[in-house]
Amino acid sequence: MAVGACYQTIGIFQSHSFHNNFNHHQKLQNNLLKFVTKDFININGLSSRGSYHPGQRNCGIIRSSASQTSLVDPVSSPSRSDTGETNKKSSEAALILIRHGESLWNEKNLFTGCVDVPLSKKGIDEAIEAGKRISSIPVDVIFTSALIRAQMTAMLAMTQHRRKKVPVFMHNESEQARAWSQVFSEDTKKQSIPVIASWQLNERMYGELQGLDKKETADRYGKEQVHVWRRSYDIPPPNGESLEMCAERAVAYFRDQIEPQLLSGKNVMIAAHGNSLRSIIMYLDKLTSQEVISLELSTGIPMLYILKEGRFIRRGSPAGPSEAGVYAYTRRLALYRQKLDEMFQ
Ligand SMILES: O=C(O)[C@H](O)COP(=O)(O)O
Repeated sequence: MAVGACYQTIGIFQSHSFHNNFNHHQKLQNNLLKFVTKDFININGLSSRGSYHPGQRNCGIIRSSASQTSLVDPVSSPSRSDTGETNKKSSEAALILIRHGESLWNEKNLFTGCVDVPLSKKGIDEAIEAGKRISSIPVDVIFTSALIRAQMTAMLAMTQHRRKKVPVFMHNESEQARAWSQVFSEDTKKQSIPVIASWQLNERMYGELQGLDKKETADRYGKEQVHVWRRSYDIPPPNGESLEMCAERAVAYFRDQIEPQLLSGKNVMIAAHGNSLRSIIMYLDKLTSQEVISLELSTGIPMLYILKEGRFIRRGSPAGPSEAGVYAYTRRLALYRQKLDEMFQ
């Protein structure tokens, strides 16, 4: 997938808001301490269209697997302790979205959907590169789909994380699985990141197109028809899911299981798929069913949102692991990075 093909949300954001901010913050690059003392760095220039307010909605209850394993990371809460806010509920959390790296069927240009195909060599490299970009952003809990390409991406990305916590898959499929995968050391739990895999984040089910060559399908049924199957909002491919149907389960899962984590101050990474993430971005950015048609996500490019004071603010894609602008996004991210520098230099 070409980065350049990205639609307005990702395209404009990366090329406009992010880079404008980056240029601004580049001037501050040599003086991190100076800008970390500010409460929030230059977010006023951002489009408010890219934010979402969860408001008074009932967000549902997180399932026991996530809440039972909730971990307090002393490194991820520096601003609270530094400002004496230890007892206050955190009002800020990072949300990283990442589409899996290139899969072996992306490489062959085959419709994949819910077929469980691993990453290609290029996809492995993309996942590692993505991990470098987010290596100084706090991650307290990881959500992935049930498909190996998203799980590989999340795991490979986390090998690059500077905090060096170990991602640990939660197994709640049965009482026995839960019991047999228990960890009995609090210290070890603190050095772990719970990983929750769920089918609701899977790629849209592509029906009878799964396994077909995309170009050959376009030659056979016509480019327009295939474009409708791939990008219309509410028209499903033969016996498959439309984006609307995919959104029904992916967004419901986000609202019920992921948003409560963010609202409680946990920093979340979601590794998923082109269409499950398109539907979540549609929800976060309040896109219309017309606007979402032109939303394209590249493989292996992480995107950062900040949930602050109940609003999701789209911050774009960290361009590199030492990107000053990334840490200038908020005082808390800057402090987190500073703590990592102190701990792991
Ligand atoms: O399932 C697939 O084939 C891809 O992951 C997404 O395909 P699309 O770009 O055709 O939606």
